[in-house]
Amino acid sequence: MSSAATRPAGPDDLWSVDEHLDDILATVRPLEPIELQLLDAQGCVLVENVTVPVSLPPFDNSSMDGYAVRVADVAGASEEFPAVLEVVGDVAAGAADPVRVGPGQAARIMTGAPLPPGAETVVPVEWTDGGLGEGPASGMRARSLAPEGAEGQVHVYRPAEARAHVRAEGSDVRAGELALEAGTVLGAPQIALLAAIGRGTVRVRPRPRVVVLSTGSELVQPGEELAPGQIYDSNSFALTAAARDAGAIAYRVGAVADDAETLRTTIEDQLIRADLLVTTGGVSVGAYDVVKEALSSVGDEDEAGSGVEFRRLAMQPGKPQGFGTVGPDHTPLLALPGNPVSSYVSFELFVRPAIRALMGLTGLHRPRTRATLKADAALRSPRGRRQFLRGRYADGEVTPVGGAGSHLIAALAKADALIVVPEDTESVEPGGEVEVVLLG
Ligand SMILES: Nc1nc2c(c(=O)[nH]1)N[C@H]1C(S)=C(S)[C@@H](COP(=O)(O)OP(=O)(O)OC[C@H]3O[C@@H](n4cnc5c(N)ncnc54)[C@H](O)[C@@H]3O)O[C@H]1N2
Ligand code: MOO
Repeated sequence: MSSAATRPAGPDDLWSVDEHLDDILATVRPLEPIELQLLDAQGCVLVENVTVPVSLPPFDNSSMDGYAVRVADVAGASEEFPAVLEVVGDVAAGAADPVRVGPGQAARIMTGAPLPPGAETVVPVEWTDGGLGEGPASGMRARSLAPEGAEGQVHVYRPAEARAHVRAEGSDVRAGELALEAGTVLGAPQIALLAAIGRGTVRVRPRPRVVVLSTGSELVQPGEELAPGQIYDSNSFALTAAARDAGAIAYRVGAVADDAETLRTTIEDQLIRADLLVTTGGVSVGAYDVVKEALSSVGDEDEAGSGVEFRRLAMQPGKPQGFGTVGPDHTPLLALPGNPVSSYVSFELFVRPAIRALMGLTGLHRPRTRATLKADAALRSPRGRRQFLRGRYADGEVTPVGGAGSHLIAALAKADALIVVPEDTESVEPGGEVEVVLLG
């Protein structure tokens, strides 16, 4: 971090949402590339140009189950006057040394099997009697039940052009061509191509390892009994899920009690597996808000550039925030407020882009759109704060769900969008236009 030193400081000095985000993104660097197995590279950004080592398909092959024949042998064939050919054998997918097809001959061929030498075209089995002598066939009989299908005679009822139903070598992609460009995000279709050209591993930026830990002595793990005054820890679950959704490998650490020394040692223990740390709670002004206290001296505090700075943002929810780096590797840490909606909204606005920046992605942000406010009453927003209200978006309209309270988890669970009310806007009338962040 941080641009803090260059900012004017004062007791009422609030950071804007954009300044805080810029500070985070100026600090977070894409992770170093590594070689990963294909499936481990899913969702990652490729950092090499991948060229095709062997053409696809690697050899001419049939696109149908049928008979490989010579064009002249089936010219003019019809149901009334079928071409009658001698079946010289089967060519199954994977055949290394397929039988030769001579004049007046046919080889029974399966989809994906190499076009045998001598053959010029393929007639689908439905254009033949399948060797059964009973008129047009609907398919072949299983080899295990009728091995004689690989010999005898076949009646062909239709002619075929040269190379009909033949997938030519290299018709998909040719050896030496660029298969995928550096910068490509590897989804299922790209992984299909890499596998098809025989790549077992690829060089990518890895998924960041994100450690999520919540703080608060009142927190109880879901599934256990609540004692008086206690609540269930929802933040660490929400943010771990959100981190996975953003593309990270996320580790949830059970809630840490409000004790600075415990929190400090817990964070130090977690540094080994963290590319990014996220804490929730303990960042406001209460006597038990220990995150600030603990984070002033995590790891090597003497290292230049280390340290977490706590600041207040001109936003609602999410006013109190901490950001900086900790430990010998200057691991970025975002300290989010404890209120559940505040922590989730903060995650969406700040942690998600940071995760995607670590991955080397270019699209860091959720899509946004303009929408018409569908509501019974005007929305109110405090002057000077950018407000993020929860809403449901459909067909160009957004409907608020729940109120502005940052404890309203049930309303959050119904929302699929954040309604953005800018700093200079104190109310939005029904029918007015607002910006919405689509949560996907
Ligand atoms: N005097 C002031 N009080 C508060 C201010 C302020 O400016 N002056 N800011 C308020 C705002 S805004 C927020 S946001 C919160 C932030 O507080 P902390 O980050 O210190 O969070 P906690 O006090 O630990 O908890 C707040 C709230 O959230 C509940 N919580 C915390 N962690 C979890 C969790 N993992 N799962 C579910 N719920 C959690 C906690 O029980 C509290 O109810 O400060 C305001 N106060
Ligand atoms: O600004 Mo705090 O984050 O509501 O509720």
